Amino acid sequence: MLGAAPRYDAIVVGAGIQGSFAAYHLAKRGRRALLLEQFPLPHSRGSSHGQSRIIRSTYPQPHYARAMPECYRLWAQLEAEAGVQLHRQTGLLVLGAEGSPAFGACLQSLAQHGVPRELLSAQELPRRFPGVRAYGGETAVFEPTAGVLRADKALRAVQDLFLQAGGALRDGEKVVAINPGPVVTVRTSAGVHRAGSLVITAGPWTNKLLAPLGLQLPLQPLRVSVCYWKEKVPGTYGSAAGFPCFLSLRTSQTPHDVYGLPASEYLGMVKVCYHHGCPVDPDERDREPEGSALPDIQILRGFVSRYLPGLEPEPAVVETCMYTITPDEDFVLDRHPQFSNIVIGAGFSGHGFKLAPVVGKVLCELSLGQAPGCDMEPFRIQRFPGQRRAAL
Ligand SMILES: Cc1cc2nc3c(=O)[nH]c(=O)nc-3n(C[C@H](O)[C@H](O)[C@H](O)COP(=O)(O)OP(=O)(O)OC[C@H]3O[C@@H](n4cnc5c(N)ncnc54)[C@H](O)[C@@H]3O)c2cc1C
Ligand SMILES: O=C(O)[C@@H]1CCCCN1
Repeated sequence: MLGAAPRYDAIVVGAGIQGSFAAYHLAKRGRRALLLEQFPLPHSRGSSHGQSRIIRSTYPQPHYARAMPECYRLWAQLEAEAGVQLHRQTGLLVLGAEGSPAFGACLQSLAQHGVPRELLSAQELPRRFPGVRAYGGETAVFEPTAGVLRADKALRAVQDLFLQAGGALRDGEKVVAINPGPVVTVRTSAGVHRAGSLVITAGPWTNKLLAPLGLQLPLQPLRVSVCYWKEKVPGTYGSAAGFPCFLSLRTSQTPHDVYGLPASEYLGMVKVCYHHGCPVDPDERDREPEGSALPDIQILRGFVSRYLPGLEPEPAVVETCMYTITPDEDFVLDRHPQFSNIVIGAGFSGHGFKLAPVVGKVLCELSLGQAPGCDMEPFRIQRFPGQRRAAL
């Protein structure tokens, strides 16, 4: 088979939300694209499963805030193409200590990007949102245009539209070896595929695929608890009652942000989670972390009892998801330093879902040898000095 013409213009490894969007953009541009997924779809073993994700413009980092108008436009386009409602506007409440740098950066970004917003003092907050108490005297800003993405429906819609645009999707097919070159050869559990370029969007498994390609990135997979808390009075924390998404910025008692979404997945239960988790090997995700109690759940119990007095302070449902975090929590969107037709999209650090339409577009452009229209500096591999390994 040596020298055989590649059947595909591009192969995308990993059918989470990022790989699915990259494949969708490739197929929409008329490219022959193959999307490979190790597990039978749909699955709940990565980072893109579950019913809900927050979409917001409140972003202290300007490179994400700038991308949000295009994200909203592309999500709306996807909804129109798929004929499915994927976005529900609920608003987002951000709680932070007055004068704290993190809260100040959010306010500044909202003002700079002309995002509608409403400032609320600690006293005003419970009048406007009766379920929430500013226990530590925090102030709040409300972003009314933020909301919830229906994550599992969105993932399905992108994959369906990719197939309709002529793409090929093979699930239950794990990539086991990558042979770089002008034509990239990919060996899987079921066969061999060739393409002019390769996009690696393997979530927490990314470094496992990169190791034989002489590259290890500072990506830390984390096992994250997704907790649902029961309302004391049914209906008080639903979006019909005007309860929004919220994001409570880190404090000395909660060293990472706490966030929540109005009740929707389970009747009468609100999703409230800690924006952190335990380091994990993604293939060992279900092994119990060391130590008897999960510190994240302890922190959440305290938060719920202090800030959300209308919820039972014990999680009624706990599920699992994974983050892949980078040291600066910025994404990696770049070409392999040695093989320019291998493109990497990784390290979405627990905030990548809302940005996936633009991430997929950038990965598609990189794999076509084009320069993306946005500033790529925050996403470059070079920002991590000394991460490359001479394993080849
Ligand atoms: C609890 C939780 C809450 C979150 N909340 C938000 C939020 O509110 N808003 C937001 O914007 N984002 C949020 N995120 C982040 C967002 O969900 C992730 O950034 C996003 O899903 C990452 O997608 P991905 O495609 O990179 O990874 P994944 O979904 O993990 O996809 C990678 C895929 O690659 C496949 N794969 C790996 N190795 C191979 C191989 N060798 N061969 C074939 N396939 C392979 C995997 O099976 C997997 O399906 C949250 C994440 C979690 C876990
Ligand atoms: O991306 C988001 O909007 C949320 C913020 C809180 C942590 C989880 N991700």
